[in-house]
Amino acid sequence: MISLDTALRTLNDHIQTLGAERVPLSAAAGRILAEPVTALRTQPPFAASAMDGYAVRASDLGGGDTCLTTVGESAAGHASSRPLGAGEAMRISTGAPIPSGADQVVIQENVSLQDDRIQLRDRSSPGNNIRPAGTDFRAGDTLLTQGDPLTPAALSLLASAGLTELCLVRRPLVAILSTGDELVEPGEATRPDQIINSLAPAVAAMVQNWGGVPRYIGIARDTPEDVRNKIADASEADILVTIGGASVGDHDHLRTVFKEMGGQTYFEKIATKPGKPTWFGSLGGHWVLGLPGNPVSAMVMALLCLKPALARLSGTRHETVFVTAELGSALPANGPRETFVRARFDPATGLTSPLTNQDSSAASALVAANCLIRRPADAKAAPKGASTEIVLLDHP
Ligand SMILES: Nc1nc2c(c(=O)[nH]1)N[C@H]1C(S)=C(S)[C@@H](COP(=O)(O)OP(=O)(O)OC[C@H]3O[C@@H](n4cnc5c(N)ncnc54)[C@H](O)[C@@H]3O)O[C@H]1N2
Ligand code: MOO
Repeated sequence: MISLDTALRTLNDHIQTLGAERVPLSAAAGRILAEPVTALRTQPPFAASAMDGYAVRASDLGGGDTCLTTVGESAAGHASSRPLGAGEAMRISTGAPIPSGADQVVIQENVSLQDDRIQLRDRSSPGNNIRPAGTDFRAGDTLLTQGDPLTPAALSLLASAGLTELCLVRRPLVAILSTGDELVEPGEATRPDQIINSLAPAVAAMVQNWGGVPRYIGIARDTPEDVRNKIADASEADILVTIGGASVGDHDHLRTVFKEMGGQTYFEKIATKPGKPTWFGSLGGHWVLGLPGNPVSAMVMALLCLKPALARLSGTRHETVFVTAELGSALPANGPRETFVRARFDPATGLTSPLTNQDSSAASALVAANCLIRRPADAKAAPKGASTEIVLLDHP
């Protein structure tokens, strides 16, 4: 068995970033850039007013009352071509181009209007309330680089820089394969000895949230033939995620068939609780991540291993973030596996309390949890109030 750290390093070492594709900016939200992006425009493209008021010449303002003649208007989208002469002021709106000759904007609250003249009391302050051209960025500036995610703010930046199409890393196509004779698809009739395939929708949702394209293959029944056929159905995928059949049961054909088909295994057990039977390999040019069948084990290991694997395929990195919290109740000494305890963190008190049900099949406890406490392998018993590491669960 290897540690989670070693397993994550192995995933990182084997998985390579997928190729690139051109995508319209309008469809790029949440995706990852495959190459740096350079601004095609300067923003703002002209010196612009930051306020509604009057464009003036700073040299006309003496500090006391000043009287200026108003000449025309520069409105947003309607620049004035008239230069501003000495003793003149031009009406201007926020975002409108500063007329030539002007070098200050006086806000309208500080101005009183008298016919075609304005009276104002303002200090001479060249540049006041003016955004010089290129305050945000200039044409040719590198705005974002390879591996950067396209957040809403990043999309706004690139749209203002004149980009309409981007070179993005292809979204990973993730095949999802459930295994086991006991499974029935949601909505289908169940015999008394059957349960519902509840993990396939969970893994598909995670893949979707983490930037992949889920493709559900179905349930491989407990025969070598069906397992072989279903694995073959996933050959187009970048990564195949299998659910169940990871352990040592008599009816678990998955690992044997995978090896017979030429699959290569890079690790086959991780020293974590839950999630010990998690395995990873490759077959015919795509990667295979095997999650255990127990629902909590599968979902916790998807968070800890599949999320970073998808980030790596997408050309970025995901590191699970641990924060320090205080234990709301004592924890016993830990065994030899690094353990992720389902728990509730209370932001009001800063206390994190383990939930009672720690069974790795109990999905209800994972839904009730808002964090996992990380207990290192062989950790000593920890009293209430001891500091501990937690990972917050971002249930969407
Ligand atoms: N003798 C041993 N037995 C077990 C060991 C071991 O080391 N020695 N490991 C245990 C651990 S830890 C886990 S976790 C489980 C995982 O086993 P598998 O990955 O082989 O999963 P299955 O046996 O196929 O199923 C386990 C459990 O999960 C249910 N299941 C499976 N698929 C789904 C699904 N898609 N949706 C919902 N539930 C699912 C399945 O019915 C079983 O109840 O093995 C221990 N055993
Ligand atoms: O490690 Mo298994 O994933 O506890 O039930």
